Amino acid sequence: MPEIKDDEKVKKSLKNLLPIFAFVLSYKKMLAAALIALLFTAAVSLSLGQGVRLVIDSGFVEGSKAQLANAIGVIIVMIALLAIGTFTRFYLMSWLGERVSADIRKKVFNQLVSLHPSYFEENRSGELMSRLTTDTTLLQSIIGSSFSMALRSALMLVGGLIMLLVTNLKLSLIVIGSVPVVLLPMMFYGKKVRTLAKKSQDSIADISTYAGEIIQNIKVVQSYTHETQEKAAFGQEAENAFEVAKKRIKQRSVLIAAAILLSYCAISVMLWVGGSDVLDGVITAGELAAFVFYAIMVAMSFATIAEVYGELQRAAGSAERLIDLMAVESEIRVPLKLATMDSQAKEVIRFSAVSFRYPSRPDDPALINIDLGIEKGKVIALVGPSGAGKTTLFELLQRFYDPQDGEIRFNNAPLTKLNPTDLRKHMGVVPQHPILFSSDVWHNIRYGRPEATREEVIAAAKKAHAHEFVSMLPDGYDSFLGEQGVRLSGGQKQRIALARAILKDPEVLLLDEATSALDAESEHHVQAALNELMKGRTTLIIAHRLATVVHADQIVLMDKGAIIATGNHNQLIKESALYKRLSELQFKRTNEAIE
Ligand SMILES: Nc1ncnc2c1ncn2[C@@H]1O[C@H](COP(=O)(O)OP(=O)(O)OP(=O)(O)O)[C@@H](O)[C@H]1O
Repeated sequence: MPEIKDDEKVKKSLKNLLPIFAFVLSYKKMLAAALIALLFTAAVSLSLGQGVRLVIDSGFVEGSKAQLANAIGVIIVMIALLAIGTFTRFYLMSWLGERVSADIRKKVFNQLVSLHPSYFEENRSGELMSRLTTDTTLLQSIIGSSFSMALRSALMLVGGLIMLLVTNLKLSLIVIGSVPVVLLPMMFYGKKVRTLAKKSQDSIADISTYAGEIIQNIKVVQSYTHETQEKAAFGQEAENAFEVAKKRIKQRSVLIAAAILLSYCAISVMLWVGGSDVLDGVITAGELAAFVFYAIMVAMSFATIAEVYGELQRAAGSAERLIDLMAVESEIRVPLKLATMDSQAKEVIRFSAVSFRYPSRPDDPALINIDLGIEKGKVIALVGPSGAGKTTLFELLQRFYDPQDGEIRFNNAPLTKLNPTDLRKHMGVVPQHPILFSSDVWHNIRYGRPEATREEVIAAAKKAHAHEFVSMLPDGYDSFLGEQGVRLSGGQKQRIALARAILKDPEVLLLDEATSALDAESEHHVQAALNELMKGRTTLIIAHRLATVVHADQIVLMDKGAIIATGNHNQLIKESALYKRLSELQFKRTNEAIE
């Protein structure tokens, strides 16, 4: 029974390619032209056999040079037609492959950037990247070449078989009888080779993963002086890959030798029988030559289909993964009927009895029964030990997650009744570790408002106290930041992030203060930039510094997901033992500096 199961699986998996053809159908004219070219080249290839017959029968056998020249002329015309047809088919099919894979890539990327963040916690980014690159590339080669190869070979196979039967029935039966003798052992061996090829690919992938990790963490490797161990471990991986490859090339060599031996034996038998018939005058030499031509064509088509079939199966796997990914719906839904925000609302933000558990940790509440109202223009400092839920509060406010209980309102509109994109336009976030993209300063600051003019970018940079150091960079605002670019200090990165937020000019500012100590000058600049940004703006700060806390209108003390006290600094020092302890520990450094 297992074979049947396998068969079912294969049938089912090839079906997965169908949705991909829906993408191809967007280009009906191109597809039709490609198919016409395909039919045309198959027909010309098939009639070449008749050309061969003509050359031999009219040229050689009749001994006429003029006839030979004529026959060769016919062949040249056919070959020219074949070349034109092949050019058209190859160009159009490859064009379709590239076009459709670009469309799929775009669709998958568009889907990815709009998915809810928890999707990315459940799915590793490496895997998603490979869907975007490897899977789409495989589909591109399927549509662009394998599919057309399969179609062409199928046409040639059927056409070739018909021509064989028409040309000579007896010889055809010999050929058809010898096909299983030649192909069965090859298919059996071919399967083994394919399994080993997959193993070989996997071990190469292991090697590159290993090398990638080491290169990425080279400083850790070197500072722990682990070079020797890493070299040995990598060497071992490389040797393993070689061992697998050795087995594979041995099997492949046997396969090639067997293919040559068996197919030439079959051809010899055919030539022997056919040659005898020519000698007996039953068939002409041209017929025999045409026959051999068709026999080779049929064999090659069969081999191509067998090879391409494996590829189609692999592509079906890719298609399934891509279609699954495109079908994922964001858990953060845009409601059909949107609520309208009331810009006059006294409270910009209101949490009412909000409780939340992260989807990946359903038994562990991250926020418990949060009630909090934030009035327009006020500065609210969130403080509390690590893991208290401060960042989670920011995430819910931006509607990266929806709480399981309670309700959050923004300008009096429930968050679940707002389009997250509209909501987020009202907020500016400055994270603790600012994210810079590997692009220039312009792009990085303009991330806050892409349509901003150069003057506006520079004005924002000035307000963020970033202009001075940016102007000193080797290429000024054109300097590349981020992964491959100029290295910026923590304080400088913060100021770029602040400039970005200043440019966005949001209604509400969500600020996660940097915990790492900045030097006095950097601290001064960042603080000045912050003051600029917070001016007259509703601000929520995850506070780590005393200066921030004492200037806040209200301090919200959180612990283990709950709000345990609110008030100003002096009130909380008196009323909350936790706050007193925290301020002694957390703000000690700045405390000492202020005192
Ligand atoms: N994406 C996530 N998935 C599951 N649990 C999470 C996730 N993010 C945070 N948590 C958990 O939720 C709780 C609250 O975390 P949160 O990041 O809000 O704390 P925090 O007060 O901001 O802490 P810190 O000051 O250290 O940043 C913690 O127990 C944390 O482990």
